[in-house]
Amino acid sequence: MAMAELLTTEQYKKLAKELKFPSKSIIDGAPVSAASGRTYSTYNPATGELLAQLPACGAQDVDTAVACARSAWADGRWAKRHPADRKRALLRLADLIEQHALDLSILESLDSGKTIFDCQTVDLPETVNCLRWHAEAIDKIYDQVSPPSNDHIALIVREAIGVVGLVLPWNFPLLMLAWKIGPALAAGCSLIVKPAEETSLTALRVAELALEAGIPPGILNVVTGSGPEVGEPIGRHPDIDVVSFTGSTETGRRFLKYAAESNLKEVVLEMGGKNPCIVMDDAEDLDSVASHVVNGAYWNMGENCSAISRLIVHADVKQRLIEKIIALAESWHVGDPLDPRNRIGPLVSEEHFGKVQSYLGQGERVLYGGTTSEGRFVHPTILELEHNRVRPAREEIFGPILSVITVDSLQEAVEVANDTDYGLAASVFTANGKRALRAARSLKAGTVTVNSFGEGDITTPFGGFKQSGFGGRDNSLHAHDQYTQLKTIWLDLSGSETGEL
Ligand SMILES: NC(=O)C1=CN([C@@H]2O[C@H](COP(=O)(O)OP(=O)(O)OC[C@H]3O[C@@H](n4cnc5c(N)ncnc54)[C@H](OP(=O)(O)O)[C@@H]3O)[C@@H](O)[C@H]2O)C=CC1
Ligand SMILES: CCCCCC/C=C/C(=O)O
Repeated sequence: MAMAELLTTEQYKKLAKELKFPSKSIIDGAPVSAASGRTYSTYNPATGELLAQLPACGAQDVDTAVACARSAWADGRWAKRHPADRKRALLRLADLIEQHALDLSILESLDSGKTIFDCQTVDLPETVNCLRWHAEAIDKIYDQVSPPSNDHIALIVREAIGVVGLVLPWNFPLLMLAWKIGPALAAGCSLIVKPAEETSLTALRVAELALEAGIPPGILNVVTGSGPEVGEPIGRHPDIDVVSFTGSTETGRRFLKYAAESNLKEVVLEMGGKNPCIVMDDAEDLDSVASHVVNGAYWNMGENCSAISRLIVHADVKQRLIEKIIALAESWHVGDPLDPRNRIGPLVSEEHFGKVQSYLGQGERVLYGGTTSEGRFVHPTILELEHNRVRPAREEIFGPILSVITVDSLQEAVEVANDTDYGLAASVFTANGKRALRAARSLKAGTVTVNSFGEGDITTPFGGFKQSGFGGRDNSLHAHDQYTQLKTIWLDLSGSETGEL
């Protein structure tokens, strides 16, 4: 997809004034209020300005959405459509999102505090790419045939699972929506989406575009409201077949409990990280290493489950590397997210700002930054830690704070890297190919990058080990496993003793 054309702040602000903000949930193809009539306010994290009042839905609204999704599933209005038809509709949705990319980027930036630069150059293009990729897969996935005996043949087929609950985080509202709805719609499921309360606007807009694209009513339902009031009823609903969740490990754990206490629905959890980046003394091109570290640590304000949060660096290169990181971080301007020169916007909420701030001023040596500015802005920060047992090394901060831990060998580096409850992503920089591969194989993480840091790609599975992940993967064809189940169909070929047909 071509690089989006960036405008001036004044142009973005003018367009923002003309935007129409969604104000209803979407159930069965129609805009609806909460059954209780209650609403909540959603604000622009950069200015505190009120953006919209949205329905504060609850269990009754979840019941309605599930009943609609179930009846849409039962009559086959989406699941039983010809695969080529489903593919066309999903491609059309991707096209419509692309046509509305500028408006959606502004809406996303206003709602979440993400910079317009990131929204236009990453979130929107990747959202479109993700939906197209899964749409294209619809008529290219084949089932299997197994040879259990000479007298039998068995078909191993994948069937769409049915009604799906998708509970989303606030850090990549559109992109995480796409990561979940792309494969779920491709599989033919009916969906109930619960966006994060703070960042629901773009999901609602996408649900409107889905109807325009020809995805039938009742297939993509979006129910707004809080975690306890909408998320929990989804988790506990007896007529939902699978929940796919992205968010904190603490909330992910709750979904396992909800499932255990209800219908044992399948649960897929994509949760936090405390991602190590190992840099050895023989790492080539420290300028490039520094650039990967800065991107990995500060992109999206560090509000990223796969952000680099622990730099585990060999003593012999530490000083030089830190100097280069600081020089690059200087160009990560902090401020108005609608200014396309800025790379760091505000944190998403007052509560989250408070959490991130709580890691500053706690006695760790500040090598860079450590400051905040009015309006929930945290400046790119580097903390030097004496060891891996202190709070900033153990807890997911989810802000632009990089912790540095010094080591003397690759062995020690891998031990420190693995000394965490999380296991989402890791990276290792060394010129020695064999050692790099050995380290990659020893690192307990769902994704390991060697001599680079990458967020992955639609073609590669994304998910974690240990308390970072459970039950499945987003992205790639493996994502379809979340929304399908395997069925074996045996065919009897016996009957001829002589071998005659
Ligand atoms: N892995 C990741 O990508 C993410 C990790 N995080 C981590 O989690 C921390 C806290 O962020 P937070 O927003 O609270 O993350 P949560 O995990 O609480 O939120 C993720 C989603 O779960 C919903 N939810 C919250 N509580 C419940 C519940 N009791 N039952 C069912 N659903 C629920 C939320 O709803 P709502 O917010 O509307 O109440 C939201 O839609 C962050 O600081 C960060 O460390 C956060 C976001 C993404
Ligand atoms: C272009 C890829 C962006 C990947 C962002 C992944 C973040 C996931 C999360 O925080 O859950």
